[in-house]
Amino acid sequence: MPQQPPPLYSTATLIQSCRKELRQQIRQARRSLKEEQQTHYAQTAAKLAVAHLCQLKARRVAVYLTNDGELDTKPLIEALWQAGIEVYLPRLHPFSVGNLIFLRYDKNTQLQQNSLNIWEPKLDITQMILAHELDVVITPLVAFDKQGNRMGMGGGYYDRTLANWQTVGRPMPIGYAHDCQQVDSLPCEHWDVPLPVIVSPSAIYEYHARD
Ligand SMILES: Nc1nc2c(c(=O)[nH]1)N(C=O)[C@@H](CNc1ccc(C(=O)N[C@@H](CCC(=O)O)C(=O)O)cc1)CN2
Ligand SMILES: Nc1ncnc2c1ncn2[C@@H]1O[C@H](COP(=O)(O)OP(=O)(O)OP(=O)(O)O)[C@@H](O)[C@H]1O
Repeated sequence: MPQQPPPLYSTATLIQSCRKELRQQIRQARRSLKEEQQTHYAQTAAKLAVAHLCQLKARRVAVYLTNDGELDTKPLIEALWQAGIEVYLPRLHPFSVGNLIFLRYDKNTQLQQNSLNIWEPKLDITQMILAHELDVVITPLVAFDKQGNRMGMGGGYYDRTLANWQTVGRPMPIGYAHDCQQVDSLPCEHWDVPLPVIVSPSAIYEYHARD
């Protein structure tokens, strides 16, 4: 009997390249949105998100500063400030690679660009909050699917931040994304944290917890 040749690529390698390709396609799609569309979508999504956050009685909410065609969070931040809800922003951890810290964001906060070219607050320990003290983390994503699975930029930052949220009960992640970022089904890894809620400009999607 002739011996079968070994497979050229492992399943893990194929899934990785599939995730990489999908990331590139969706990032390109959201970057291609016109400025008027971005403005309109940001306002519509902000209204939906704030209504939902008020219903949840959220007092402390982490948001992100928009990058790479992401759904713009400016109107959301303005509306949270108006509603008297405390706003926090992520910052790359100063020495623990792959982790985020969260700092209070108000009109006096000084911002700077980090090594990934994303705006973040300057390090000021007096403004820091622990993740479990936040009620909600508005979570950026590259793609989401019909079960609430999320794929991010590939650094694992939010997966690490949210790893314990279900056992601790907080902070609740709420995905925030354009409708064009939705796909049928995502290849998932064991560390991926599914989202219970995703807000887009057209809808609030709620997903039920799975085992
Ligand atoms: N607005 C926003 N902030 C965020 C995230 C996000 O998705 N969106 N993150 C979510 O986790 C974290 C940052 N994660 C990231 C992971 C990888 C790359 C990245 O590979 N970027 C470039 C290269 C950057 C450079 O060196 O210039 C690339 O696209 O190739 C960017 C962000 C924390 N802050
Ligand atoms: N809870 C965790 N603890 C340790 N490593 C983790 C954890 N979650 C993810 N990682 C690591 O982070 C890397 C990137 O993961 P993945 O591609 O799923 O990131 P992502 O969800 O796209 O990124 P992000 O959360 O930053 O938006 C993987 O190699 C994975 O091993």
